[in-house]
Amino acid sequence: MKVPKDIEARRKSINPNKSMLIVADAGCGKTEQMARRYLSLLANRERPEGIVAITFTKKAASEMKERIHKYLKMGTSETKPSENHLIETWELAKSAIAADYENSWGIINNPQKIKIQTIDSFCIDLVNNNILLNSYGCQISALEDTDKKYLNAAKEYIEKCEDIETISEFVAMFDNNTKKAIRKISELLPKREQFKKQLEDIDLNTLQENYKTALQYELKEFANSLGEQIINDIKHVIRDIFESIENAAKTTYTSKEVHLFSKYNENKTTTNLVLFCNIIISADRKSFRKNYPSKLQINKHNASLIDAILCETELTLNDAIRIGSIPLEKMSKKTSRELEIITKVTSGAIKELEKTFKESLELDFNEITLEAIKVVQSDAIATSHITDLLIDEFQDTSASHHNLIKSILSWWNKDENKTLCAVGDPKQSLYLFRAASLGHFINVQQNGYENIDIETLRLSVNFRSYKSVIDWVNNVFITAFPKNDNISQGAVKHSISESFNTKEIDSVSITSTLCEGDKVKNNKKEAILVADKVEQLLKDVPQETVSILIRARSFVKEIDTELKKRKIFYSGVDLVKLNEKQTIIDLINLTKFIAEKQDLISFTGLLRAPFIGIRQKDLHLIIGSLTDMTQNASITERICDSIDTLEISSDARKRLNKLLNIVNKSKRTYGSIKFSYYLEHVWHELDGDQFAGELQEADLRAFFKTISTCEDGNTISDWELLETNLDKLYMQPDANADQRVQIMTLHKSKGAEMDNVIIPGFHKPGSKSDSLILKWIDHPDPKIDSVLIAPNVNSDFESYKTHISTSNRNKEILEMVRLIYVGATRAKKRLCIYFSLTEEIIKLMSKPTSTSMLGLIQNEIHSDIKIDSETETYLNEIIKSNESNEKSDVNLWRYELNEH
Ligand SMILES: Nc1ncnc2c1ncn2[C@@H]1O[C@H](COP(=O)(O)OP(=O)(O)OP(=O)(O)O)[C@@H](O)[C@H]1O
Repeated sequence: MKVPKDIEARRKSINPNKSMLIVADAGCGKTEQMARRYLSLLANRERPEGIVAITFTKKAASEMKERIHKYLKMGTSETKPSENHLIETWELAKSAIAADYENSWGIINNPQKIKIQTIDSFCIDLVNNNILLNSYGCQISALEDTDKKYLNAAKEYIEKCEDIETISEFVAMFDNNTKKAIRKISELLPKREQFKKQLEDIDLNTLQENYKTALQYELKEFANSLGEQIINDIKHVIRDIFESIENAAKTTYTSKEVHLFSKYNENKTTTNLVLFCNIIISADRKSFRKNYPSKLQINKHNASLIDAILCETELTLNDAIRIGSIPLEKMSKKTSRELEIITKVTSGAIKELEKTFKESLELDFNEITLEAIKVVQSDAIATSHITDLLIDEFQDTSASHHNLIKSILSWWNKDENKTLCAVGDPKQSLYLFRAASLGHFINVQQNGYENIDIETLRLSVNFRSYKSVIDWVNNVFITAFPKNDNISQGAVKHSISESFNTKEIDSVSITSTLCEGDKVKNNKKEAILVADKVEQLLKDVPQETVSILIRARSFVKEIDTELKKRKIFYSGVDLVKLNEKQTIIDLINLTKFIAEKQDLISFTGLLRAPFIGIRQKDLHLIIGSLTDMTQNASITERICDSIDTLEISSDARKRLNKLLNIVNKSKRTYGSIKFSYYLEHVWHELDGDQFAGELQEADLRAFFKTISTCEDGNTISDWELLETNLDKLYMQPDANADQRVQIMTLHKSKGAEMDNVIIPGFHKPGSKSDSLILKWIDHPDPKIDSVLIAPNVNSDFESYKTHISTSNRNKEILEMVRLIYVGATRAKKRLCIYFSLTEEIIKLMSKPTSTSMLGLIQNEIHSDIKIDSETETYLNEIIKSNESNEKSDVNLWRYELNEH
């Protein structure tokens, strides 16, 4: 029997008496290993309820539950399973079943004894099972409509706050648009746990001190990675530049340069590091490490010293930008004031929100987690029932979750037979937007926990993919991932996986195509190639699954059209936005009309809707008559006034009168109840539901529910909010789809596996960071108990904001590389990557956008790229014309493309 090379670690990982952190690469069977450990614990514990397994999604929890249930059933049989790897699982299950009989648990018929739950439901249980310890003295429940609650809290605070000066200054930041100001504050509320601690008793001096400590920490971490010799060399380079600036006429340098280098201090290593990074990034960014501005007078000696430092440290451009952006001075008065105002208002809104939680006893999950931490910390009794904790997807735990786990462990002592087993793959951490903190994971990996002995085990044998896929992944990610782990940046290096499956086929293909014109965003040609590939795979290997993994949903449209042309009906979740569907567009137009939003364009759209059906000629006459009339009256009033005199067809008049009658009648009946009822009633009366097309009942329910979140009396309270909320809705999946073919986002593909994976749109730039009015960085190291925070309300260049943005952007870029890793490692057999180039990009010889997947791993994959004949011809032409012009500065990667 073939045994995986990491068998020793696998055996250790089921030891019921030891705590461990299992760091396992993709496809190494984490779920299987967790299930085995669970069985092993069952066989050795007195109560199954003491073993608590925590996952991050409901889907993962139910899959794990199902798997354990299946194995326990398998354990009741005396027949050995036929698959080799299940024999050990079967043996463990048999021991668990023996313990079950012995203790009369009846676990197979009482699956509720198997405690596998999401972290959120684990927290609810902690709060609700300890009402004497929680702040509410009773049971609480999870809030469903969180957005509405956030908005109401922000609104309530801003409208009722007695500190008029602060509020007016705050609203003035948004051009006195109160609705916008309210929305901006409400956007911060779901993330409050990440910075709330910093807002308590905000005092700018303390804040400055916190900044200093945190930035010094970051710089020291960087300095420690360099070594003394390099630090010395850096000092010399900086001193020379400083002296040349000192001695030169002041007009030679910009005031920014003079100002920056005036900070030089022989004894301040950290300051000099910041200056050094500024020199590096002052070089032309496209040719990083070359072409320093001549006025900096970097002599040959210093230039080669810099080169040597860069080679030795392997400092990346992104690191240099981040370190170079660390502010060396205090926050400006203007920024401090903005920060003070925003933090005051945010604190007020948070208090208001907490008040509503108390009144309604409905809490959002942030609050539930914080409450669970309080409960756990207040008394050992709250968690004394837990003998063993198993935590899946440990790389996605947030700072609060880590705090919760630490609080539980704080009651444990080393002599007790209690265990923790956390399993995760740091290379698959994808939840920055949900505050996942990879830094905390690395911290546990490096420093463990105080109260328990925890061993780190590594699983490296991949059972999922063919050897050829794994070899490709190893080759690419060994350099695409950072060289070293870094706690504050949440950076992890690659770890080499070994393949269990020795099959090698031509597994990986990377195909580029040339776009027509400049439409790189929606390249039809690429969609055709993708659909052709799917069709071919379905024909060649009909028993295999094919998944198209997309980074953004905006790419689905073209692929969807091409697949449907080939009669391939795929399954997919959360792909097509509801507000792009004509039925919903018509419904939005109807909403605007009956809420009397004076919007002629949407009224025109409404008249064209199939349930109204006014023809083009009549439409012109109707709309023409409206544009001529006074703007003071509403569209309804204007139409009512003019309808009899309009020279439209009798059919159009009949249809228009029907609309007006139904709207007026329904308003009398339903307008006083709820706008969403009124709207729905009008739509039904107009027979709108007869034209719902491909929409399902659930899609329509989602639409009307969203309307109800933004209604106020018989109108809509905030149109912008309605637009934002509607934009979050997706169509329900097609129930009759071919289950072999799927389209899903790369994020959603986590945890899944498919025979063939196609990743299109590799050239597409990543999404922009959000526009929250505060920016912050959380430091995972407990020694730095602070959060850096800065205002983000205007487009000014501001050093603190810039540093935080740069730092966060760096984390996002690291996560984007991890996203590619996740996508690539889903493939069992084949991985097909597609990207597009425009003629314009080739002509300008520009590099692919650095936030595109292509830009992120371009160096690693260029030798695998196949270009189509059209691109090849085009490239050759460009290169020829460049050679004849003797302008041979063609981007290197294109030459290599051509050579291939
Ligand atoms: N011990 C084992 N021997 C053979 N095959 C295994 C073993 N454990 C798991 N597998 C198989 O390997 C594949 C990958 O397993 P699984 O999905 O649990 O990995 P994973 O570590 O959770 O992957 P990822 O992190 O990429 O989602 C599955 O098809 C599973 O059935």
